[in-house]
Amino acid sequence: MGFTVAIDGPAASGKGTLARRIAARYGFHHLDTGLTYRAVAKALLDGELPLDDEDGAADVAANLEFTGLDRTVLSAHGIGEAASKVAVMPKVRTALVEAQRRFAQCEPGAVLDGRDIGTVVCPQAPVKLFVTASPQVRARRRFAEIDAGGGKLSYDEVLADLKRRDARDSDRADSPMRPADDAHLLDTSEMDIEAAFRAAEQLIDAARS
Ligand SMILES: Nc1ncnc2c1ncn2[C@@H]1O[C@H](COP(=O)(O)OP(=O)(O)O)[C@@H](O)[C@H]1O
Ligand SMILES: Nc1ccn([C@@H]2O[C@H](COP(=O)(O)OP(=O)(O)O)[C@@H](O)[C@H]2O)c(=O)n1
Repeated sequence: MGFTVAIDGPAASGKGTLARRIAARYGFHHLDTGLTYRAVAKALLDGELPLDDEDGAADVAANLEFTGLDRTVLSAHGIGEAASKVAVMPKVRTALVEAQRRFAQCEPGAVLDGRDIGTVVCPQAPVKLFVTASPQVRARRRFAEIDAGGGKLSYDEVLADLKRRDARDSDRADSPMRPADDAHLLDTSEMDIEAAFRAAEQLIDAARS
C-alpha cells in the first residue's frame, strides 16, 4: 500500500490547490473527493431527478466512474450546494467511500482531499492536514474565481452560500466535517499558496523519513 496524505477542510480553504501541489511534488496520485459528490449531484440535476431520493442517488454513486471527473464542469458554484445535499445521505457516502478507499491504495502514494478523509476514508493515513481560513478570506477567494469566470454572484452571496454549506457539512450525522484528533491544523488565512505548501512539505518529509 502506498503513502497516503489526507487533506480536509471547508470550502475554498485551499485544500485542492495544496493537494495538487503535493501530488506533483511527490509523484502521488490525487483524488478530489468533492468532485465525486459533485458528480452524483450533477447526474441527478441533469436527469431532473430529486436530490433527496437516497436510493436513486446511491445507485448513481455506486456506478460513478472516477476516471474522467471533469473539474471545470463540476466546479460550477450551484453544483457545490447540490453536492452538500446528496452528501448527507449515508447510502451515497458508503458507495463513494468504498471507491475512495480503493483509490487511496495507489502506489507510490495518494493524496485525497475532502471533508472526512482523515476521520473516515483513511483514518490510518500517516499525514493528515486540516486546512482552514476565515469565512471572509475563503469567500474572497471563491468570489475571485467566480468573477474571473464571468459569474454574476456578489461577494455577500458567495459568503452566505459558503456559510450555509459549511453548516450543512459540519452538522450532518454521517461523517461530519471535523479535524481528526491527529490532524495538523493549517490556517491559510494569512498564508499564500507557497507558504502553505512549504508547511505541508515539512510535515510529509518528517513522516517519510
Ligand atoms: N493559501 C492561499 N492563498 C491564497 N489563495 C489561495 C490559497 N490556497 C488556495 N487559494 C486560491 O483559493 C481558491 C480556492 O482554492 P481551492 O484549492 O480550490 O480550495 P478548496 O479545494 O478547499 O475548495 C483558488 O482560486 C486558489 O487558487
Ligand atoms: N469527502 C467529502 C468531500 C466533499 N463532500 C461534500 O461535497 C461538497 C462539495 O465539496 P468540494 O470539496 O467540491 O467543495 P469546495 O470545497 O471545492 O467548494 C461539500 O460541501 C460536501 O458536502 C463530502 O461530504 N465529503
